[in-house]
Amino acid sequence: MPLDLGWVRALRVNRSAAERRTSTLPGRRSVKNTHQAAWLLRAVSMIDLTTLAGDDTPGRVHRLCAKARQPVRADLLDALGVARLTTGAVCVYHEMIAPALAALQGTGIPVAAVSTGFPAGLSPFATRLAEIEASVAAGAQEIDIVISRRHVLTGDWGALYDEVAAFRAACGPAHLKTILATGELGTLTNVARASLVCMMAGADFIKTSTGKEPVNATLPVGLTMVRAIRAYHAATGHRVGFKPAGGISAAKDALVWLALIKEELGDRWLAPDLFRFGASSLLGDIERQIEHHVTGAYSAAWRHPMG
Ligand SMILES: O=C[C@H](O)COP(=O)(O)O
Repeated sequence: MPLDLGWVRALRVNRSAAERRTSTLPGRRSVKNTHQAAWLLRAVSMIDLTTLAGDDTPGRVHRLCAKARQPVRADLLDALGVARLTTGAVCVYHEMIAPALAALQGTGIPVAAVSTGFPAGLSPFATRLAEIEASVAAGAQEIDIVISRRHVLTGDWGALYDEVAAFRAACGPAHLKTILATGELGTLTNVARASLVCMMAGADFIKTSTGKEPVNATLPVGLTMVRAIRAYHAATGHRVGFKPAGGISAAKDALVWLALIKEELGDRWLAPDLFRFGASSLLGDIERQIEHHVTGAYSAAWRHPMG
């Protein structure tokens, strides 16, 4: 849709209200503890299993893809009556697209590539566009771009809109996820406005963080972004996905994020086409907790955070 500056500037977010609302989430029962194993399996199906390190190798990516194909031990899945489970996607740098595609052949698991000079996004604009085009040509079905934080910090919404619209066009058939790097945007009002501008410019997903900022996915930021998604859906009928990313490594935290989505956006968003966790180290803890459920070793202490 065209940029609606009036709508963008009218948005305001009160940080203490957002903090109050999200502080109650860990004690809520939206994701009921009697069904936690099922919720954890669903969380796995929505993970973008990620490796974004300078020392990534094809071998590491192959091992990551083997986990994406079989994220939870077969005997545990059998015990829970689940025939097949994969992660939502694998997320890598451009140079690792080819090994990821080779390792995922025939699985239907998409490859996502971070792009546009990730994580800072400060390379020349033409280079950033060319990077998207190269990753799409190499077979990435999803492109995780980083926005220029300075456009948000200076309130230049037109520049942000034009940038994301150009990235959208360069993606062609690939899905576009826009990383806001919320830890660098200063205020929740900026997070809400940037979310809205990215959606107006054609983002398929809005994503909190690169995982490289000092502050990554937090619940008040998540609340702000999902409420922007809700408002955008109410006004346009268009559903935009949400991807919290960075520092999410505990199964109990994943359940809190699912509770937030369920309460704010509803069940339709709890599916891989509209929700992903960007995470490099969440799967291990989820698998351990599923094992505890199956073997009955699941502790009362662990249950407590979800009430
Ligand atoms: O997009 C995904 C993030 O880079 C993952 O961050 P993480 O390594 O803190 O899980």
